[in-house]
Amino acid sequence: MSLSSHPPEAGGRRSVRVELGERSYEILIGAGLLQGTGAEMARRLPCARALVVADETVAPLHAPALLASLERAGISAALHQVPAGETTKRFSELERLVDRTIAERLERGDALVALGGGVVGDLTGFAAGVVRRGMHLVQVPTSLLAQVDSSVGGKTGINSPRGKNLIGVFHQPSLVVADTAVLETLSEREFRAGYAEVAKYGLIDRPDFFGWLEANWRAVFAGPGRAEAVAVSCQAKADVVAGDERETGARALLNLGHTFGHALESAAAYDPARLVHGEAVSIGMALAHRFSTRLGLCPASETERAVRHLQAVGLPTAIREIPGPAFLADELMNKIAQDKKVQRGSLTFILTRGIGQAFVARDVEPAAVAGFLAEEITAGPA
Ligand SMILES: NC(=O)c1ccc[n+]([C@@H]2O[C@H](COP(=O)([O-])OP(=O)(O)OC[C@H]3O[C@@H](n4cnc5c(N)ncnc54)[C@H](O)[C@@H]3O)[C@@H](O)[C@H]2O)c1
Ligand SMILES: O=C(O)C(=O)C[C@@H](O)[C@H](O)[C@H](O)COP(=O)(O)O
Ligand SMILES: [Zn+2]
Repeated sequence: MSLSSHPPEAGGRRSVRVELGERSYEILIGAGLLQGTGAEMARRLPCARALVVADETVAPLHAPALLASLERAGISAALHQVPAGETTKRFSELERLVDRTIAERLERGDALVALGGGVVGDLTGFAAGVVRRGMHLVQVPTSLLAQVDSSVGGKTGINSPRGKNLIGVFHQPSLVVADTAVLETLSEREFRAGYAEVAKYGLIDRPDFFGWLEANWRAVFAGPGRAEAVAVSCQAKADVVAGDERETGARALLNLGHTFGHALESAAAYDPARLVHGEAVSIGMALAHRFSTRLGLCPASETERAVRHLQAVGLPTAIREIPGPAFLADELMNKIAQDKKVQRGSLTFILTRGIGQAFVARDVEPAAVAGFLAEEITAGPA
């Protein structure tokens, strides 16, 4: 079951390097790595002290092992806890974390350590990017989504009531430690949501990976295929980020499904009872495929194949599957107008010509998007 160019080293660990000149870093992937995080940090960073950030769910499960590992490595560490959930990506939590970091007298050479999913990673990364104009950041991702996507690439930030991720900075981590064993405590729903970002890499430009996922997704969910899926995903993201760190071009491809997805998340007020990020991305990717087919860009059979796989793993693929009040096309269009890919007021979408053939489409006609959304809301597949 091997597809990655990063087979396990002795001890079962894999590593992927993000090539960014003097800001290059390693992503370490494997079961049981949490306990060695302190030693890996001590080997690479000058830091004497660290502040570990975790949400209220992850902290009791995994912070003790991480704190013990830091202590063994001679790094003095404290724990900062935040509420779980997307609404933690807000100014008041950023302020609380920044204040704690300064109060603990962490120096520029010390580290903030994000132990958690993408919410903790994005919030902690933002704080690390701005306190003392940039401190070390170590990502210890604990959700599938964070291991394959958010811990890598240096996008950090919080949400605005007007839209998702509208406030933030690019700040690369110094190290990423993805312990696949910690995924054992993740809920099935969150694992599945994270899988949407795994499938995304296949849909963007890795058709072989998509085929592998179609054949092996059960092994990814059950365990034996996990490290392979994480390694291929991290390599896919590392390649894109190395080529376009600040999204002036090709990095926008990583936004497949996100223009629609972010609008849905924001319009749903980030209510996890309605949808979480990975589910929004799954619906967004299905919409991007159907919209591409409607525009005559993508054969219907390719769209059907993409949607069929997302449905096979149990992910939602239509707006009407989101519980709660109906969405309004106008409200979604207002959110889409705030998307960070908008240039001179024109909409940019990631569209596709087929599996693994996504492309950046500029100047997409707003009326075409609005009409498509109105149909998806009222008459789209349930
Ligand atoms: N910066 C980026 O490049 C990037 C990429 C993708 C997504 N994101 C962001 O990431 C966020 C979504 O991340 P997420 O899906 O990890 O959400 P999350 O951080 O909210 O984690 C999901 C849930 O799983 C719990 N959890 C995490 N790890 C666990 C574990 N090992 N055991 C038990 N529970 C665990 C958390 O407490 C939370 O309740 C969104 O805000 C999204 O915008 C950022
Ligand atoms: O790393 C990227 O670039 C991505 O687009 C990855 C996405 O999965 C992620 O959700 C990201 O936060 C979205 O970026 P945004 O710039 O649209 O906020
Ligand atoms: Zn995403």
